[in-house]
Amino acid sequence: MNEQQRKKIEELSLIVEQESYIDSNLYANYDVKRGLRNSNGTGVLAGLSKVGEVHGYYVEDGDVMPDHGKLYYRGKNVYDIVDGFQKDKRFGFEEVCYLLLFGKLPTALELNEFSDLLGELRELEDGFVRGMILKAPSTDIMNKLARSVLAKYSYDDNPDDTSTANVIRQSIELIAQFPSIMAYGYQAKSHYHNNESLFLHKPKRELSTAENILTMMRHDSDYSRVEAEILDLSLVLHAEHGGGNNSSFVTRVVTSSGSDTYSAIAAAIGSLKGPKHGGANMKVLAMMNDIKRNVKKWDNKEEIKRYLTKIINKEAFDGSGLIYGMGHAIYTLSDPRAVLLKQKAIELAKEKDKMLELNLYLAIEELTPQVFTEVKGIDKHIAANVDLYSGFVYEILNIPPDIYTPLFATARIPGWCAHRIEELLTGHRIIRPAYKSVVTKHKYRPLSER
Ligand SMILES: CC(=O)SCCNC(=O)CCNC(=O)[C@H](O)C(C)(C)COP(=O)(O)OP(=O)(O)OC[C@H]1O[C@@H](n2cnc3c(N)ncnc32)[C@H](O)[C@@H]1OP(=O)(O)O
Ligand SMILES: O=C([O-])CC(=O)C(=O)O
Repeated sequence: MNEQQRKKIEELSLIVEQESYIDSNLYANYDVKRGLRNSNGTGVLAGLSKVGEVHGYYVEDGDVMPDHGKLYYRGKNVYDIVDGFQKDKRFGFEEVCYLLLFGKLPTALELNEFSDLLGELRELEDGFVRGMILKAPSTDIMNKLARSVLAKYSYDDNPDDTSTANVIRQSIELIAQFPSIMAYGYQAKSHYHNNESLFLHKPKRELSTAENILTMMRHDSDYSRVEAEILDLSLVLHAEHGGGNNSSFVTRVVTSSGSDTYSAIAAAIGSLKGPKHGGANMKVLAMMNDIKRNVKKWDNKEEIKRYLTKIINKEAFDGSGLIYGMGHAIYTLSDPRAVLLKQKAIELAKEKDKMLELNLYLAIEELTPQVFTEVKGIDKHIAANVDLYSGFVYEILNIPPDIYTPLFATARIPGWCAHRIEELLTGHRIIRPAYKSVVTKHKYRPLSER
């Protein structure tokens, strides 16, 4: 685009902004549930689900009472699920995929068969890597994931069939292949955009999802059992979050129109990329780097507080006013996933001598609620969410920041697919809320009279 075209676009965008103005008082006048939230901040009830449950507060006489967060997959507390596979010293992600898709915990035989099936399906179709991944490398791996998912439509000889058997088949294939798509998308970016050597390691049937990711991401394919276990834990914790989170709801919205699996999952990936949703884990890293540059004494809480105040006042970092990794639409006192990841972060920081850095994260978690209340003057509970500590953990595992959000997407595929299937089997209505028109009506004027 040349300078003249750029100027024209600027002029046009001013027109768009002027014409898009809507007085914010009108939202209250028409009782609009902005963001699909009720006036007390709780979500508008949009559906019923047996997939996941997120608990963050109680409602008493219409008032929201804060509580510690709890997360359930198919009615099972995530803490118990984690405890179960950790006690057995086995990986948990495959078990969680089974649980989310089929609604019950697998027996040992069922789990073995399911893990074997994932192993058999991991390799991408002939020509997919060359034709779809390497051909148009993207600087953004989420964009690559979305495009690859859409491209899978062309490799499926029955893409539009929404029968349960067909959608389950597509779901299992996506779960199995996502680690490869992510790893190859990353390798293509490193090679074509960062001028590094190109490594394309094949997935290994006998390995778990977490092990496959590490083996395909690393040039030497080397990883330790502890590293794979930590990554597996993170995958488990990101796998599902109820029907109302932005990307699962998007999955349900697209599904409700009768569209195909690839279109629904590509839309969900687009949603997850947003910095207020899954993209927050990459934003946390950028924000932490900014804080580390601008706060001289990382152990000086007053100095940290001053900088956080600047961020919330939109005077520092990205100007959004957000402290990423903090706050949640449902959780108030704590996010159970952040609690577990924080534990891991503390263990790793001690082991790898990174306590100074970890203490900065801990200070941000402690100070943000105070700063938030001081600046905003509103009584809203704001705690660390899943994205605050995940990046810190990945950094210690030497996982490149480019795939922080793609890892989230890889983990969330089973959750999205379970919601898609549930929507297909139980929704039976196209999701179609209402928008009140607030534009003044004018007669159409012929071009010659304008
Ligand atoms: C996997 C996940 O999706 S977890 C969430 C990841 N996202 C982040 O970490 C980004 C930072 N956090 C946020 O943006 C928010 O907390 C959200 C989007 C996660 C949830 O927001 P909600 O609880 O719905 O809060 P809501 O949007 O009603 O915000 C109320 C006010 O608090 C502010 N607020 C909420 N969280 C934060 C935060 N972390 N930092 C600064 N201000 C915040 C909002 O900007 C808003 O201010 P305003 O009224 O002046 O516009
Ligand atoms: O529930 C939400 O709004 C966002 C979230 O934490 C998730 O999807 O994991």
